[in-house]
This record gives sequence, structure tokens and C-alpha cells, in this order.
Amino acid sequence: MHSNNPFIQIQGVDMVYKTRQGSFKALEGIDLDIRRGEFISLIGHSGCGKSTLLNLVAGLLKPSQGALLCDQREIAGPGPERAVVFQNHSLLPWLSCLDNVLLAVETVFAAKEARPRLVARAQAALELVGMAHAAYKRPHEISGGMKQRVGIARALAMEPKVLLMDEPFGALDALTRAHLQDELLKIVATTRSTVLMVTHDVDEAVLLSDRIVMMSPPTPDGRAATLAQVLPVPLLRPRHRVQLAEDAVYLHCRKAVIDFLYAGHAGQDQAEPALQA
Ligand SMILES: Nc1ncnc2c1ncn2[C@@H]1O[C@H](COP(=O)(O)OP(=O)(O)OP(=O)(O)O)[C@@H](O)[C@H]1O
Repeated sequence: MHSNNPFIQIQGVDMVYKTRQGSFKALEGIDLDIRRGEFISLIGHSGCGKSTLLNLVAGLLKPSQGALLCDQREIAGPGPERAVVFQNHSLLPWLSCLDNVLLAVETVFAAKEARPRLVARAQAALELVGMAHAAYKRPHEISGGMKQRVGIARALAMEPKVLLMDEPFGALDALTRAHLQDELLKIVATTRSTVLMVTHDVDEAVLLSDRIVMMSPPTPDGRAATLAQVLPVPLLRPRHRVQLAEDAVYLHCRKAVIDFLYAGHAGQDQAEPALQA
């Protein structure tokens, strides 16, 4: 059941990095509530703090101000209920795909379950992403898209309450990317995970998200990045990319994000088009 209580709460968060040149405020005054089972995308130009915010929710960073809560508890560090998928899969090259997933399964379930059950969990996760056939292959023996799927399987196998994804499909070709987006839609419909995903891809954000959080970049006069706008995506699920291509709501959302990115909220990196329109 999806409850309306916020599952992740980000309250008045500032993030200041200490650098050799002094302090750098990357985020300021971030407030965001995420409901259980909600799919949220973070979008914005390079350097506007998307990864920083994701890493704060992951517990990999501590906020300089404010608080982050997951399921009413303060996020004090990384935890198995919040699994992270990075842009480059980060699989261990000397282990098979199955063993890579198993390693993650063990960290969560080894204390209370016997090995056959753990292996079954790892196999089920590989199946979920269509990679059961590669269970005994090592990462160098499979394609980039396949590695990324195994990375997602590894995260899902931990049965996390929250899936945190930092440009999970950023390094993939367009076709593989579209395929994995479709799979992710199905997987999330099954697992009902709460997802926070960083992306640069407008269509990906609209296709997958319940809400798109648009972040404004830091300003040249030293103002930190902040959340500028939150766009609801009121499209019914299941969603099908081909049908959506001409859907008025889809096109409206897509245009709203593109307008945001190009009108007034462009970062100092305008030469780097963040869009994959
Ligand atoms: N460890 C760090 N130390 C100092 N500054 C940092 C650190 N990590 C990030 N920053 C700075 O904080 C700002 C936000 O970085 P972040 O990686 O969160 O942005 P982003 O929106 O994810 O960018 P991109 O889309 O390019 O990945 C940037 O100006 C970056 O240079």
C-alpha cells in the first residue's frame, strides 16, 4: 500500500564542502518530502547538486545543516534499506554476476537465512532484470548494458525500501537505455520501491517519474543551488513509451522541463547541453 505519509524527508538541508580554496556551499535550504512508492527524478544542469543530494539520502554525506529522515528515522549513514546504483555498475571483476549479487544479498540476509536461500535470492534478482543466463559469467564477459542490469539486480536483491540511482543509464547507448527504462518501469511496478534518480535525460525523467524535481544551479554571485520547481507527472501507469510519444500530458511535462532547463535556469555550463531530446 502506498501511504501518503512522507517516507523520505529532507528538511532545510545545506551542504557545504570544505575545499583547499575554502568552503563551497553546494546546496542551500533543500526541503523535499518523498512518499512511499514514489518515483522522483532530479534534473538540472551540471553542478547543481543532484549527486550531492542523492549522496545525502544515501548517507554517504552528512548535511552541514538540516536533517534527512527515512521512515521517520534520521539518516546517519549508509544502510541496506537504501541501495545505490551508480552510473558505472561497480561490479567486482573477479566475481561472477551471481556472486556479485550474492555478496550484496549476504550483507543483508546472511544472519538469518541459509546459503541456498541466499543463492535463490540472487538468482531471482538476476531473473528480474533478465540476466539469469549470465549468472556464471564475469563482468568482462558481458556488455555494458548487461553489467548495468546486474548492478540493478544487486541493488534490488537487497530488497531496499529505497532505490537511489545516479544516472544509472547514462553510459549506455540509446536503444539499451530505452530497453532498461522499460524494464525499470516494470520492476518498480512489481517491487513498489521508492526511487530517487538523478538524470540528464528529459524523456527518461517524464517517462519514469511521479514528480520531477528541477534544481537551479549556483549563481555566479555565490548563491548555492536549490530546488527551483517540482513538476508532477500525472500520467497513468503502466506507461508505454510509444503511446506516450503523442500524449498531450507527456508533451506538456516534457516541454515544462525543457523550458526550465533553457529559460533562466541554465548553469554556467550552457555549452554542455544537458538534454537528450
Ligand atoms: N567532494 C567535493 N568537494 C568539493 N566540492 C564538491 C565535491 N563534490 C561536489 N562538489 C561541488 O558541488 C557542486 C555540486 O556537485 P554535484 O556532483 O552534486 O552536481 P551534479 O548536479 O550531480 O553535477 P553533474 O550533473 O555534473 O553530475 C559542484 O559545484 C561540485 O563541483
